[in-house]
Amino acid sequence: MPDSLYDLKTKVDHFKEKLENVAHLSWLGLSKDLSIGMSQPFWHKKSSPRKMEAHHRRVYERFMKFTKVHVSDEVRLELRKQSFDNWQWDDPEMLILLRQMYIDLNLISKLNIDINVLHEWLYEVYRNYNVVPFHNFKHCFMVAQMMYGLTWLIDLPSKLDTLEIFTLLTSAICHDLDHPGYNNAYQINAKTELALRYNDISPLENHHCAVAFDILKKDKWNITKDFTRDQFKRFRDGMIRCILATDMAKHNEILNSFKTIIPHFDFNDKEHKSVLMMVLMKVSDISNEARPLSVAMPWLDCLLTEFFNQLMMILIKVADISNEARPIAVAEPWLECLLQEFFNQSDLEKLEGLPVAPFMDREKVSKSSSQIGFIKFVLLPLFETVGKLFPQLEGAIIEPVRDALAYYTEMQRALEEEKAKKDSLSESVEGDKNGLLPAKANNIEDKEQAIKQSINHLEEKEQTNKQSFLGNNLSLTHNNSSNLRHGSLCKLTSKNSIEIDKSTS
Ligand SMILES: Nc1nc2c(ncn2[C@@H]2O[C@@H]3COP(=O)(O)O[C@H]3[C@H]2O)c(=O)[nH]1
Ligand SMILES: [Zn+2]
Repeated sequence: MPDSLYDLKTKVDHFKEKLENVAHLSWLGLSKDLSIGMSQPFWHKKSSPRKMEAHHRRVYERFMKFTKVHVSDEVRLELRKQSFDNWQWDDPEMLILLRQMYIDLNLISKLNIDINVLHEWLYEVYRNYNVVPFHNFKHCFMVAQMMYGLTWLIDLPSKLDTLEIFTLLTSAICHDLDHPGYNNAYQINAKTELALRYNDISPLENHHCAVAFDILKKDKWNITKDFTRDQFKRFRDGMIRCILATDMAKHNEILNSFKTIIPHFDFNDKEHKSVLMMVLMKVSDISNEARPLSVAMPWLDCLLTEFFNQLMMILIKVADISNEARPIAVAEPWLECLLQEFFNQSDLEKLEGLPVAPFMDREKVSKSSSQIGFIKFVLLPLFETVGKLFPQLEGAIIEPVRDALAYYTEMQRALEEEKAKKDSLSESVEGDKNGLLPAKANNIEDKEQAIKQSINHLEEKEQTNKQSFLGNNLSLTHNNSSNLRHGSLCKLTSKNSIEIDKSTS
């Protein structure tokens, strides 16, 4: 290649790389292109908002490099906590942490998974998450991390078999694959190809699950390739059930059904011998092969299977919407991402003349109003129900959510107070307009002058109010957060502590 051509090519590559590096700015709303993915289906390769290949390659290379280093005990322990801070880790590091979850739960050894296939599969999953504000790879990581933390907290390995634990973790990782950043309501109202394909029935969740199994079709990504036919069937049924359960349209149905089944399964009641016996019989079935129980007592096996199926669905739901159980420094950026995605959708719906949900409308929603309703009516009822079965959840995720509710209630009160002040100031100006100016302002110039003074006064007041509200917010975030929100954020001593222990590298 001639030198001049080579120079030109290098410049173009350099420019391309620069462009890729600022792609994330669209997350912050700094650049907005509503046409992205709209003229063609979003899953079409060319119009997909996925990160570009060069960036992917760099992630792949770093991920592969990290697979040769040892994840320190400090990080492995941190990874089990509900306070885990994803914002400290980049994508290749998160891939390594996902890999570590499979290792530490003994899934690799017990299910005979080829570790190299696991690497390739994880990377392919990563590539199939889109660059959208909320439903992206980091969200997939956080849901998987919460599921992993819960697995240790409620000691799932003593209740579920290995294949079920594998199914739960894998479902969490795959549950939002190829999410376009526009929800089911949009898909249905806009009559997208997804809504048409799935007849308006959970179009997104059906799609996430279909993409997951599409990835598993290829040998090099098939982490289930050594499963028996029965194992694969149980895994597939479980994945479909778990991923479809994340459709919030099914929330009440799933929660109510779970509530009716709970009284029969009390893990805390030591006298509840029948359940303990059933659980013991079930987990003795480590090999995931034919169950002795199903031969001895088929009806009991059915009952138990139904219960554990429902438990798995509830657990993935808990993990999916658990951001508010995290420390504020972790949770608040997630809320901003979610609202950004909501606003992107409602902006587009307004543009296309489609119905707009009030909770997504930037004119109608605030951080506090959004969270108060969500926590009161969705999060707490779900968490408290599961808490009845597993009291360990109280301190770990229920209490933090109650703190979050107090935090947002306080934020809402401050907002309303400011609004009331503003309204009363506006009223005084309105009064003037209605001829209630001081008696001396009886000619036109005097009246104009008085109105101008009132407006100046109002503007000054508004400025002070704005500052005090910002101050309020800041103090809520920085000072009161430790009172209102649970436990301080556990920062790792070294961000890259993946590399802390390189003894085996
Ligand atoms: N308001 C609010 N909604 C949430 C929060 N976390 C999850 N959700 C909603 O719960 C939904 C769960 O399913 P989706 O991922 O489709 O979309 C999610 C959001 O719409 C939260 O912290 N606040
Ligand atoms: Zn999700």
